[in-house]
Amino acid sequence: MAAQRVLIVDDEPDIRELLDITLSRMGLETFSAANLTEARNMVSDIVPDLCLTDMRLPDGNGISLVEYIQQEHAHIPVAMITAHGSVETAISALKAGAFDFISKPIELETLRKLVSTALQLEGDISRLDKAVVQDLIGEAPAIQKLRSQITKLARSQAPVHICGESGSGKEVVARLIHNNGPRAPGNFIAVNCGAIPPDLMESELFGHLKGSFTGATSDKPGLFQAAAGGTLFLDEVADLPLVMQVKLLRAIQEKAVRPVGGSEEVPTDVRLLSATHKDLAAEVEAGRFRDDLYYRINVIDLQVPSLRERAEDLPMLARALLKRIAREHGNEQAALDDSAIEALSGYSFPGNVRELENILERSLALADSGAITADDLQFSTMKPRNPAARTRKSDRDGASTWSVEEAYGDLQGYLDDMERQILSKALEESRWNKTATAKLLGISFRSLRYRLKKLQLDD
Ligand SMILES: Nc1ncnc2c1ncn2[C@@H]1O[C@H](COP(=O)(O)OP(=O)(O)OP(=O)(O)O)[C@@H](O)[C@H]1O
Repeated sequence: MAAQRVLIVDDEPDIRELLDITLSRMGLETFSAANLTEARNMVSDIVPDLCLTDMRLPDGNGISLVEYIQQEHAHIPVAMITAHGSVETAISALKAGAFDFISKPIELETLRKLVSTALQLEGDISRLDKAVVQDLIGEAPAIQKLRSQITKLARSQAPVHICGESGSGKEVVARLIHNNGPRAPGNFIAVNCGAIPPDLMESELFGHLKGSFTGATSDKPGLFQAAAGGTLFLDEVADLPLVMQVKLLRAIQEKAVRPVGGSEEVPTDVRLLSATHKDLAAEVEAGRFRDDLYYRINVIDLQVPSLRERAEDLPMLARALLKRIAREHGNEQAALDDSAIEALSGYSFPGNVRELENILERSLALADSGAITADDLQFSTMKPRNPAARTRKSDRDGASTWSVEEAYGDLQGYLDDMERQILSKALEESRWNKTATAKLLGISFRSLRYRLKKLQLDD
């Protein structure tokens, strides 16, 4: 097999030589260019398998080369060589499409790792596309765009922030980025930041040493260590308390964590993905999320559309999900009839795809043999599509609409009563799983716990 080709772009002959020697020893064929113009010509002539470029070049900057390659030869991975500590340059390079960066002085071990990672990426892109199509069902333009972004971002090491409503598929997207990238052999560790009690959070994330607090009976590695070589997915990252945000920022900056009770930092090698259903920029604005951390985790942001925004996908999605659910129950025959598809199409799905899955699962259990009908969906007990109509209330004292007067004299009692009903229904729908209930309601686990306690609904 012909050796893979690497194009080195740097105006300093010493660096070119160092890279040349190191990469040749890895069995690679190297080419070098000393400026942008030469580099652009060589990219077209030799079509390398990888390009390493310096940031500052005599006739322009390396980012424009990244952009050029993105435009003309999007399959060629580019890594940027940056000055030591210049975070901003590294972030701009990642935003422009570089898959990774390496800072000067170049550590040869890091360089070798980066290069082998990049070259592993060379593969059958259509195979990746196929996986992404299977797991991320939908043909709406927003989903097609998301799919091509995932394929591209899978090979990058850039931190990606995924936003979208609860249940819309943010974790599916994160897994696809991991599974289709060079870290796929490593672990994908997902953590719901809203579900970890604040006093345990540091030890969960960074680990602890034996004896560091009551109950720490042995050393325990944290989630950062568990994700080493793989991906750490911080779900509901907006729920991280401010003190933890500072610690997370430090871990990202130093690429190292200090276990609770430890005196030394341990290096970590994780790719960070994060998600929230909140508007993170607004959280920064409101002072609830640190802007320096926001800047670090939001290098690339991905938007997952709500199911309402891609209503055209509903029939296809419903059929595919039903097939998946039915297969898990050993049923190969399940189907939805036209009345069911019509009823589903008229519903707003505040809980998005997860809610659709729940409805299908329940209907499958209720349906007699034969196709699932609109009746089996039991929409009469659920919220209607029209958002204005959502304020209607059907089961308090038999009243079928909101009655402002009922709240007179005891607004709080009235609101508590409503909240109690909402929580009870959500708990029931989530089979009393509190994490799932919090997700369904779009609130953090902590907030749910607080509300259950306040309304004396906790057990
Ligand atoms: N496009 C899709 N195709 C197939 N299944 C999907 C799709 N989007 C979501 N799902 C399914 O819907 C469920 C919810 O998805 P996921 O957990 O990724 O949502 P989320 O946005 O991370 O939710 P949350 O905000 O509550 O954490 C999962 O079972 C997932 O498999």
